[in-house]
Amino acid sequence: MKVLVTYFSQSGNTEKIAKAICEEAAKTSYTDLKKLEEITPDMVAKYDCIFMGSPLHSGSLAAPVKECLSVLKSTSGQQMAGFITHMAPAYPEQDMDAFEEPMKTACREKGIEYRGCFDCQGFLAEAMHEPVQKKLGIDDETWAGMVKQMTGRPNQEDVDNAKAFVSRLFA
Ligand SMILES: Cc1cc2nc3c(=O)[nH]c(=O)nc-3n(C[C@H](O)[C@H](O)[C@H](O)COP(=O)(O)O)c2cc1C
Repeated sequence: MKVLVTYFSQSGNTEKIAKAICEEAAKTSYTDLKKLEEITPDMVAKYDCIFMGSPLHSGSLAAPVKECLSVLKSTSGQQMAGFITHMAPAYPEQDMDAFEEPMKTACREKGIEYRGCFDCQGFLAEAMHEPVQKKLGIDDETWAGMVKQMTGRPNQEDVDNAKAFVSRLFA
């Protein structure tokens, strides 16, 4: 089986999870790790399983990831799983379902089997703290608690959980 782990990442969180997924998948399969900017639909069509990674941007997959999903080729027998990082500690399942929808839709339309999605928290880039705190109207004390809570994420536990997600898929 040929596996592709591809991701969009601006501040390294999704990339960290991508590397963990790649490391785990490589134990059993030929695995390539590529930034989203490096891939083309023709390249993606050559893999049996694709892990597609995205940060959450304004309650949705990042725009370049959605764009990439929309141009994927129909490839029989292919599988896809997602991975998402987000600053919020945890989202209810219902919200996660909505975030995954572009991946599910692309898979439905292109005949790809969708295998589910891993998600974990990722530290919001420092430069975004002030605008996000202001936009969400969060007081300083609550915001300080949120920053403390997301500091260091994704952490080793997140990395281990991402690897466990892969080994479950390949079991
Ligand atoms: C423009 C922008 C919008 C974001 N919107 C959300 C959001 O709606 N919900 C959330 O939990 N995190 C949001 N975040 C935080 C990122 O999803 C989170 O920090 C992620 O781990 C960043 O991944 P990266 O380092 O791979 O880019 C946003 C970050 C940016 C830059």
